[in-house]
Amino acid sequence: MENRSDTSAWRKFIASFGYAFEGIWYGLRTQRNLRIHVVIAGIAVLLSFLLRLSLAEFALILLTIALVIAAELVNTSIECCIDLVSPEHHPLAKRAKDSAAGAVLVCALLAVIIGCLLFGPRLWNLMIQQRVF
Ligand SMILES: Nc1ncnc2c1ncn2[C@@H]1O[C@H](COP(=O)(O)OP(=O)(O)OP(=O)(O)O)[C@@H](O)[C@H]1O
Repeated sequence: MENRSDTSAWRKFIASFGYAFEGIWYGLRTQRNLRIHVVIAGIAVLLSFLLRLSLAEFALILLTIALVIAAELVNTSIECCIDLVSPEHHPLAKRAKDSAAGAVLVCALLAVIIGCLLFGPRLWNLMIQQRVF
């Protein structure tokens, strides 16, 4: 009896990963901004290798990428909830959607600042070495 409930708990645990991936896939299919974030994240990871960022710096880049993508997914979730409970125009629905969008913007701005701080000086040195200027 105990074994059967253990198996069912495992099944639920594994299924929850499936639902989470479904959520990410829905976001990628429907949210243009999320696709843009993913492309920029790919470029940031590539640049991290090319510019030989330290392990701690690379960890910061990964943390920032996760933060922006998670914020975008939460924003998508809030948009879906609002569309469900308030398909009609409502000032509170507007507040909820605008605040969620604001949260994404804050995370994205932080990502830009961290990107500039970590990649900026290295790209600048590289351009000076290559006599771009
Ligand atoms: N039910 C609503 N009531 C009031 N204002 C709304 C409502 N739905 C959307 N809005 C306003 O319109 C803006 C855009 O809403 P929308 O649902 O198109 O989100 P979006 O940010 O364009 O999302 P997506 O990335 O999916 O296109 C919201 O930020 C909000 O200001």
